Amino acid sequence: MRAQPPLVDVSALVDPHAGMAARAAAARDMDAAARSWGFFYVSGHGVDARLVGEVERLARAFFALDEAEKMRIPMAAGGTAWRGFFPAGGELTSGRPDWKEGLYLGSELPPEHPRVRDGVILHGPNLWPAIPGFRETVLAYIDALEALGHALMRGCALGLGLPESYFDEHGTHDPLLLLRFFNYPTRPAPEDVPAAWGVGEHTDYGLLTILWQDDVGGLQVRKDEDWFDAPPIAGTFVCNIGDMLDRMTGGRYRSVPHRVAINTSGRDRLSIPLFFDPDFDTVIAPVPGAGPGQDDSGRRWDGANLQAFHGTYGDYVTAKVGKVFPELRRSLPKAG
Ligand SMILES: O=C(O)CCC(=O)C(=O)O
Ligand SMILES: [Fe+2]
Repeated sequence: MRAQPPLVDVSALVDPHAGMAARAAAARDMDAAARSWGFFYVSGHGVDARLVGEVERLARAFFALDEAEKMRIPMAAGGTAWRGFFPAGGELTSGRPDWKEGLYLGSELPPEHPRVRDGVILHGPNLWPAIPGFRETVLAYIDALEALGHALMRGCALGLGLPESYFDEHGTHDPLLLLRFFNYPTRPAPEDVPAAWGVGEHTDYGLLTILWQDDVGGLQVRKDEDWFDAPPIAGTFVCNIGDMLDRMTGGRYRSVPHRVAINTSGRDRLSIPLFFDPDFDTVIAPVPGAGPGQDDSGRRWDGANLQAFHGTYGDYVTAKVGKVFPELRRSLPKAG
């Protein structure tokens, strides 16, 4: 069998009554995976299977709506909050259209929230489809995954030899949470959409991505110079390190390129990533003992030297966002 990212049982990190030895053992497994693959599956995550099942059902119900119905909540209506639906071919990763459709969601912030009032990107209310129970279930899921994200960050801290609460005190106390529903159609792209991938090669921007995927498969992960499948494993999430955790650890934890193949399975593929990212105003700084970090521009998809980045998470993500959605860029406040 070809290699694939390792499976880590994180139950000791999730369970507040687990002993220190068990927590340290789980943290060690995560640490090894984060250094070598930058990707791992998590089991023992404590997220209620019924809640996950409900979210899957609602996501499928949404994508099954007519295109016109889905387009009642287009991303253009979400503005700088970056919420709403985009049709297949509407998102560009690595400069080419992806053959997927998506619904962008996130923490629900009211219009009077100071950051929403100030038009800070990625902050705002969601655009909800008219499907009964959708809002309550999605918000409950975001809460559950936030709790898991905090548990995994405690594991990262332990694995790095830091106090368990390190990240809570350095950027994740009030994390930026974005949730996406993706549907990778099995119908081929029309000739005028030059899609080569479900999602083109990229890395994720933030700290951790916690991905639920159905049983179709198609996610691929780069390790060294090779590509490996990250096939579905029922009852698990796929977790990967984002650019900010790579930067904060001086490259010890790897934000590795990944992509999704065009879906030719005969069934649509559903995936649901939750991005657990630092608070917007967090100045991204190396953790104690991280060392300077090596220039990594040669191995990165975007040719950038991540280890040279100085600024807040907001600075980082603002520069990235406009590249993926050219339309949104026009509505972005000018950076810098
Ligand atoms: O759909 C997937 O399996 C991966 C999606 C992904 O990489 C992303 O949204 O950043
Ligand atoms: Fe990704």
